[in-house]
Amino acid sequence: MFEKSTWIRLPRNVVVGHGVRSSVVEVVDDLHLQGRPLLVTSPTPRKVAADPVAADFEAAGIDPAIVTIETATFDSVERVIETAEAEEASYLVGVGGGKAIDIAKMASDHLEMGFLSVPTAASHDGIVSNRGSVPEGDTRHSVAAEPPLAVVADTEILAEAPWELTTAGCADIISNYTAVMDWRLATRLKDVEYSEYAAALSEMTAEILVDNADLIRPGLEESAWVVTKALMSSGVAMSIADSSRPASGAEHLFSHQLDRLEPNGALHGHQVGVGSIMTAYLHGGEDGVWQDIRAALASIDAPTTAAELGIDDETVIEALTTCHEIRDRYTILGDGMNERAAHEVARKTGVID
Ligand SMILES: NC(=O)C1=CN([C@@H]2O[C@H](COP(=O)(O)OP(=O)(O)OC[C@H]3O[C@@H](n4cnc5c(N)ncnc54)[C@H](O)[C@@H]3O)[C@@H](O)[C@H]2O)C=CC1
Ligand SMILES: O=C(CO)COP(=O)(O)O
Ligand SMILES: [Zn+2]
Repeated sequence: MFEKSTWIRLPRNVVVGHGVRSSVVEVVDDLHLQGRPLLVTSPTPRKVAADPVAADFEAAGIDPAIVTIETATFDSVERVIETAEAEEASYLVGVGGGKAIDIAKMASDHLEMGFLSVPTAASHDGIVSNRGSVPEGDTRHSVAAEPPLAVVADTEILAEAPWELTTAGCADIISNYTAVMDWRLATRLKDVEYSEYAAALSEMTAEILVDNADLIRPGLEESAWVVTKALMSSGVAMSIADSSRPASGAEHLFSHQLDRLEPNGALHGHQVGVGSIMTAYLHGGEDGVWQDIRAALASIDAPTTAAELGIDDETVIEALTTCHEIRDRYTILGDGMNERAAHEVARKTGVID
């Protein structure tokens, strides 16, 4: 008897393009959302987008509340929940980078309220996903959460954001290559649940981005367009799989461990990109695709070495040798690398000297 079933939760409206920030109110109307919005943002994104979105709401006769969070913590999620209750908000609008959007996502999950995702940086593929990642204790990786009802991604705002945020988004996408390799390996060795559609979408997204790498240049709004569309489709792959597997393998374990060892390290996307160079080497050895991954990262100005990440060599080795422990996710790291092997892969791939 066939007893399989699936429930894929995706945004109903995805609006991307020049000046679409001013469409947030129209999108809210299209979703038949009533009552008061609570805008969840952080200091710079507030100036860049949340204050203008609030002004758009006011012009439409809707009185928005706004909360500015400084850190990506569960205290911030708690503050958003309390503000939503105190201000009698009916839905949330997350405006900012990955952390502000993840906090809005986690709070909306708790409040059982819808939320809109309004990214101000093309820096991560959580813009659309049904995953939220807020550090809790030793945990850094994402957990299941509410997907956005809608995404409004204004390429004018995204193109004006610091260039390194866009290159971080590209690297988060390029890392899909190794995430899918790890997923396939885990399926073969551990029989983990696998979706061929989600894996194919994730790989195709990385391929399209790499094929269009020459369009990805600072100050070009078209770059924001190409990268944002890739981030969306990578997020959709995670929602189809109902797991971050299509976009997160050992390279993400490495980055999550760096976040624990070096909380003021580099951007998420940049760390996973460097991780991906090394885990591609572990998958394919000398003749594998690690050099292609490194070349793709270098071509869009993303870091390819520990020095470029601003992280010392010892921390890279510690992260490589311990990160398999941080989550129950089988990857090419298996039951862990020893220190000599970690030095070998980091040196052979040029990540450390
Ligand atoms: N939920 C999910 O599925 C996923 C979640 N993530 C999470 O997202 C986070 C990474 O996101 P990021 O955006 O890299 O970090 P972030 O949210 O800390 O943003 C990085 C910095 O960029 C600033 N910023 C944002 N927009 C700006 C603009 N337009 N102009 C000037 N500055 C701007 C922010 O204020 C912040 O200081 C990590 O916590 C990661 O785990 C990443 C991928 C997927
Ligand atoms: O960053 C992500 C995908 O790019 C989410 O992955 P994690 O589940 O490892 O946090
Ligand atoms: Zn990521």
